[in-house]
Formats: sequence, C-alpha cells, structure tokens
Amino acid sequence: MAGTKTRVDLDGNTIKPITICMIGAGGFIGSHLCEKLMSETPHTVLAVDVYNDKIKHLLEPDSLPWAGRIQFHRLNIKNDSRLEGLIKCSDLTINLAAICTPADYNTRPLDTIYSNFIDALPVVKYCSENNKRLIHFSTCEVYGKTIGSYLPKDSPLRQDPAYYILKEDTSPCIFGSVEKQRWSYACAKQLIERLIYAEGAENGLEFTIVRPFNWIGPRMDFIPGIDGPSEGVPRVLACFSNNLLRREPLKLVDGGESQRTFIYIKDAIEAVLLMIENPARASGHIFNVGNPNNEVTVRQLAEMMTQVYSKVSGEDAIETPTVDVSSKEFYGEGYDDSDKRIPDMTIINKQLGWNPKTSLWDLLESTLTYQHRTYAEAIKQTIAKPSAN
Ligand SMILES: NC(=O)c1ccc[n+]([C@@H]2O[C@H](COP(=O)([O-])OP(=O)(O)OC[C@H]3O[C@@H](n4cnc5c(N)ncnc54)[C@H](O)[C@@H]3O)[C@@H](O)[C@H]2O)c1
Ligand SMILES: O=C(O)[C@H]1O[C@H](OP(=O)(O)OP(=O)(O)OC[C@H]2O[C@@H](n3ccc(=O)[nH]c3=O)[C@H](O)[C@@H]2O)[C@H](O)[C@@H](O)[C@@H]1O
Repeated sequence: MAGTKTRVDLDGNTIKPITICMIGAGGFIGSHLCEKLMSETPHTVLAVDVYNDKIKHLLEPDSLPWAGRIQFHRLNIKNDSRLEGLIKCSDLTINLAAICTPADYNTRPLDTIYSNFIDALPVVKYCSENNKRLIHFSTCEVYGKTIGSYLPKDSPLRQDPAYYILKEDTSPCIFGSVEKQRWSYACAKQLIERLIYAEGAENGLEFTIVRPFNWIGPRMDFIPGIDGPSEGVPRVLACFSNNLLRREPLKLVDGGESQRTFIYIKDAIEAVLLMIENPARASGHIFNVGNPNNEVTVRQLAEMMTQVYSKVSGEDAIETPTVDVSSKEFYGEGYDDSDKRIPDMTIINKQLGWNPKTSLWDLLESTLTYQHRTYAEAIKQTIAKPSAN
C-alpha cells in the first residue's frame, strides 16, 4: 500500500513522509498531483484552493485508503491570513494558483498580473522567512517568441536549433510590445521567477521553478456551457474538445500555424514527483517540463484530434472539420502568440533522469475517451433542450 511501502530517492536514500501545502490543488495540474501523491506516496497534502470539484473524488468518502492524508482548505490566497500558518506547518509549498488561460491575458490584464505576480508574493515571502522549500509553477511562456521568428521567412537559419530550442539558462525572454497585452501573463511570471531566484541568492530560499510546456489531459479547464461559462474560452484542448462534442468546426486562430509541443499530464506529474522527492537534485534549478517529440502546428493538432475523436466516439467527422478565424475575432484586441515551443531537456535529464513517454496520438486517445465519456451525454441534452421548448 502507498502509505507503508519504503520509497527511495534517486540516490538510494529513504524518503521520509512530508507535509505539502499545495496552493491551487483544485485545478487541472493540482488534481493530478494530489491523485499521484495519494495513490503512490505516504505524503500528506494540505490542499488550498477556492474550488474542489476536481479533487472531490480524493476527499470523500472517509473510507478512502488515503483518508487523513489530504485536507481541503477553501481559501483565496489574495486575502486570507490562514495562508502563513499552512505554509509554516508544511515542509514544502507548491504554488500552482494562477489565472492561466490566454483569453484572459488581453481582456483581464490587471487580474492576470495580480494573480501571477502580486498574489504569489506572500507565498514566496512566507517560504523565505520560515525557511520552507518552495516549488513554484511558472510557464514556458516566459520564453515568449523564438529568436528565429524575427528572421526572414526564407532564412535557412530558421532550421537551426540554436534559433528555436528553448533553454532554461541561455535563451532570452522575447515578448511583444506593451500594447500586446497577451504578454501580461508571461511578464508577471518572469518577474516572480526573478524574485524567487533573488530570494534564493540573497536570503537562501530553497526553490525549484517549473516551466510547463503545454501539459494536457483529462480535467483540463472546462467545457463551455457544461461545467464552465457558455461564453468562456478555455485552452486549446478544451476548445477543440467542445467543438468535437458539439459537432462544430474547430476554430483555427490565424490559420493554426503556431507550433506547440504537447505532453501528457501523467508523464509531467512523474517529473514533479521526482522534484518533490529529490530536493538536493531539484533545488536552485529551473526546469523545462515538456515533450520535444510531440511537436505539431495547431492545424495538425485539430486534424489529429478530429481523427482520434471519430475513433473513440464511433461518429464520422463533420464535412468541414475546421474553420479559420482571426485572433482579433477570437481573443480580441491585444492578442499575440508564441510561434514555436520546443523545450531543451538537458537540465532535467541531468538532474532527475526524467524523460516523457507518451506519444501525441496516445495521449489524445486517452484524453478524448475521457472527454467523450464525461461530456457527450450532457452536451446531447443541452443541444436537445431548445427544440423541446
Ligand atoms: N497546464 C499547463 O500546461 C500549464 C502550462 C504552463 C504553466 N502552467 C502553470 O501551472 C499552474 C497550474 O496550472 P493549471 O493548468 O492546473 O491551471 P488551473 O486553472 O486548472 O489551476 C489553477 C488553480 O488555482 C486556483 N487559484 C487561482 N487563484 C487562486 C487564489 N487566489 N486562491 C486560491 N486558489 C486560486 C484556481 O481555482 C485553480 O483551481 C499555473 O500557475 C499555470 O500558470 C500550466
Ligand atoms: O500550456 C502552456 O504551456 C502555457 O501556454 C498556454 O498558452 P497557449 O499554448 O498559447 O494556449 P492555448 O489556449 O492552449 O493555445 C494554443 C494555440 O492554439 C490556438 N487556438 C486556441 C484555441 C482555439 O479554439 N483555436 C486555436 O487555434 C491559440 O491561438 C494558440 O496558438 C497558456 O498560456 C498557459 O496555460 C500556459 O502557461
């Protein structure tokens, strides 16, 4: 059983059970991390969030094998004095709380900056003052655009990895102008990274910074009109899932030419667990966590999701599976985009010996099977409703 098995770290030392204050535990990544910690480790989690729908299955009933090792604390870190106490009584704090959907960056830039910078400040301060370890979730968006994107379209240098591979310790952070409010998120995340790094350098804060590269899987975001607002715009996996479930064309923003590398959430969580349980190898580092082998354009992602969804749902694809839409129409004024995101894996390989495993096809197959099972019936009912009236 998870709670009794002796676990050893990468250097062969016995891992002692610890208490983790996980802020943002009720979100997509938090829910998978809580699941992993409950089922495979003896650690205790103080799960902090304003919502707990995605971890309800871990909290109830009391007969669950990990009962007593996870406690939910409903609190908003913006304004709750209980936060410091929770950090003080934990060995490690993991901060996942953020506004992190691109549709918000240019339409709610103040909320985005406050959430990703100002609200994270007390967390860093409490960890530093109380000598507590911190794992902070940043983003691959801190790299912004690639150097190659500024070269002429036909430049052969665009094929040279030196112009596009993103390395933690050498790549620059290239954002658009201030009018392009898309970068409010990346800029706030960059500043909190710099603050954490400086707390490490000047005050000895023991930290690890994680830069996720498009982690996707079940429970990501919401399906508009089902478990989120009808007018809400989630990240691309949920947008395309929603379109497929409703048998609507998938919307390709500005032609779907941007490139991304997608990683299966379960592979990425393995990397986070290694960071948690190997502090000597993880502390003081910034880690890219992504899958460089799963690169596609957004158009290719749409095509693959359409094929996979046909397979898992047993329904033929619609006649016109995609439609082009301008970024201004889709996201509004001030949107801009990262052109290409391939993580360099040298540091995480060296420190933690970690590599992702799951191909894009396989991760989409398991994720879209989940989406179909979870939402298809509810969508059918909402579509049927207006005609019944
Ligand atoms: N999913 C990805 O691929 C990805 C990529 C890059 C960076 N990240 C970063 O990882 C972190 C988690 O991402 P996610 O995909 O799980 O997002 P998510 O939105 O699913 O989870 C964030 C959680 O934080 C909570 N939260 C936000 N503000 C809060 C507050 N003031 N008080 C208490 N709780 C609050 C939310 O309720 C939510 O449950 C974020 O910091 C995000 O920027 C994620
Ligand atoms: O996941 C990450 O690593 C980071 O990147 C995401 O940013 P982005 O990849 O741009 O967000 P998505 O909403 O997933 O969009 C991916 C691409 O698909 C496009 N898109 C999105 C939705 C849609 O319906 N159609 C469409 O073409 C977007 O324009 C963008 O080019 C978010 O900023 C964060 O969650 C996170 O920090």
